[in-house]
Amino acid sequence: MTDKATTLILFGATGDLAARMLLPSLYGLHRDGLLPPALRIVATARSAHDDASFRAHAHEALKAHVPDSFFDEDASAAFLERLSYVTLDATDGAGYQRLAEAVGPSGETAIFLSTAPSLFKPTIDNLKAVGLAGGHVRLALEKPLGTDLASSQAINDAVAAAFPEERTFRIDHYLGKETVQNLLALRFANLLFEPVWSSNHIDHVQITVSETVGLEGRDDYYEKSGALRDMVQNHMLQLLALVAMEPPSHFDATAVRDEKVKVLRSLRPIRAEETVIGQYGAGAVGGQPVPAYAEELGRPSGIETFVALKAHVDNWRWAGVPFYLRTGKRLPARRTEIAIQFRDLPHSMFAGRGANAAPNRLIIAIQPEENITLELMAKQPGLDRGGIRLRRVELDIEQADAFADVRRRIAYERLLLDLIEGDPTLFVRRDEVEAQWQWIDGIRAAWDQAGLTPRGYGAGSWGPSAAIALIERDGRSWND
Ligand SMILES: NC(=O)C1=CN([C@@H]2O[C@H](COP(=O)(O)OP(=O)(O)OC[C@H]3O[C@@H](n4cnc5c(N)ncnc54)[C@H](OP(=O)(O)O)[C@@H]3O)[C@@H](O)[C@H]2O)C=CC1
Ligand SMILES: O=C1O[C@H](COP(=O)(O)O)[C@@H](O)[C@H](O)[C@H]1O
Repeated sequence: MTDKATTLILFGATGDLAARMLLPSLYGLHRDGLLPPALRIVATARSAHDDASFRAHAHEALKAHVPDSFFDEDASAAFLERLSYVTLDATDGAGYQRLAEAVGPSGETAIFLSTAPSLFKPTIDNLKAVGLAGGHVRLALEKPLGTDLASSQAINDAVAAAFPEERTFRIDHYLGKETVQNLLALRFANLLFEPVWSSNHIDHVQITVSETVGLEGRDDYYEKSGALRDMVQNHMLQLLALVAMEPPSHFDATAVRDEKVKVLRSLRPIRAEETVIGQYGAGAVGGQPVPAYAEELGRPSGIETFVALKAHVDNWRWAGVPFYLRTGKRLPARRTEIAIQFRDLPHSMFAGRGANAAPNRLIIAIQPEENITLELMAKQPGLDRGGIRLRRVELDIEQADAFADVRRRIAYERLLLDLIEGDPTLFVRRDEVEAQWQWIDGIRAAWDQAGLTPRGYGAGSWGPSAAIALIERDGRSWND
């Protein structure tokens, strides 16, 4: 851990991410007294603003995106006092001297690049030229960090030329989500789970990230990305790594990331037939008719908006345990969850007495609800002559009830605070991101070789029927 930052420079400060997530998160941290009192935020983009007009813009963003119950004009006014603005084209060295002057003789500085990755290299070169790199500066980068291993390495090389790895903070906003961190607590703050956390007791794992939204106007980005690169390469592989990793010796950046990268490097190269891809057609989501992807885009497309796959972690702990991953847009519900399915009982003493015991299941719901549920078998109350009746009961760790007084935070609050305080534990290290890309590149190469193209699915369905067949031919089913 390094010293707390005294200045945060926010590139892309006029963009969508800044308005919806970053400024509201910084406001939330300010309101809760978590920002260093002296922290100044220097915002920058090409749009012409002075400090006053940018503060007015930020004020509008807060009013639009901070929940009413948490928005407070006094706190907002005090927060806006921290902001200043420098107009600058990231590709043009001319503006950077003004940026350096606005920052002044700073102590620790944190820089957040909320801009397109094509701007990363020129930005970094220009920052370096005016002394805004080096030992007192740390750099956070938004996704996408490349579109394949080679482009990711090029970004990482450009970053490494000015910022050492321990000062590079690659964002995966899923790592800022409360229940994702709670997964670490569940696994490593309890004795109960570790002895059964392996192929000896676990039959399979499912990770689902289903979205109801469609293209959302991100045409250029999504057409170059698709579901595999947009969601599996980063968020879903991080979730998989947290489920599958060995217990780290400490909750610190090196120990946690060392364990995650071992999992990512143990992923077995996948065959095309272990994957299903789809693209949504017209349909209805939440009772509302929605157009097909190609119609939203305005032209035909070969990109996948859905992917389901069966992955394997080739190590001793997980031998023979499939990890089924599925994500897609325009599915029936917004739901992110991890389901750990335990094995059948080796022998049920109740079987001959008319009762069936279903295998235990642990459901880690990340959103929209945040809770962890352990499904157990219990006796159904009553006098069952000559037998016993069993029923499935749920042991709930209801985050919402147990911590009703704790505000649910935007994932970026955790990440921005860690950036400002210099703790990289919840950020993605270079070797992780490159291991992720290497595996994803292998899948795309397998698709190309097999000539795989997306199957159609109706918006509002759970994807192509082949995705159901993918798991059902193994005698299992998706947890819908
Ligand atoms: N929005 C989201 O929910 C998410 C976004 N991301 C990623 O975060 C990054 C930012 O996304 P988002 O905010 O949506 O994008 P926007 O297009 O809304 O904003 C881009 C920002 O970059 C600025 N910018 C563009 N070109 C230049 C330039 N040459 N010099 C200086 N500033 C420039 C823009 O301001 P101006 O035009 O005034 O220069 C604007 O502030 C992207 O890489 C995106 O993929 C990742 C996850 C989610
Ligand atoms: O990174 C991305 O994530 C969002 C989903 O994030 P969530 O926090 O709402 O689950 C996804 O919609 C987007 O396509 C992707 O780029």
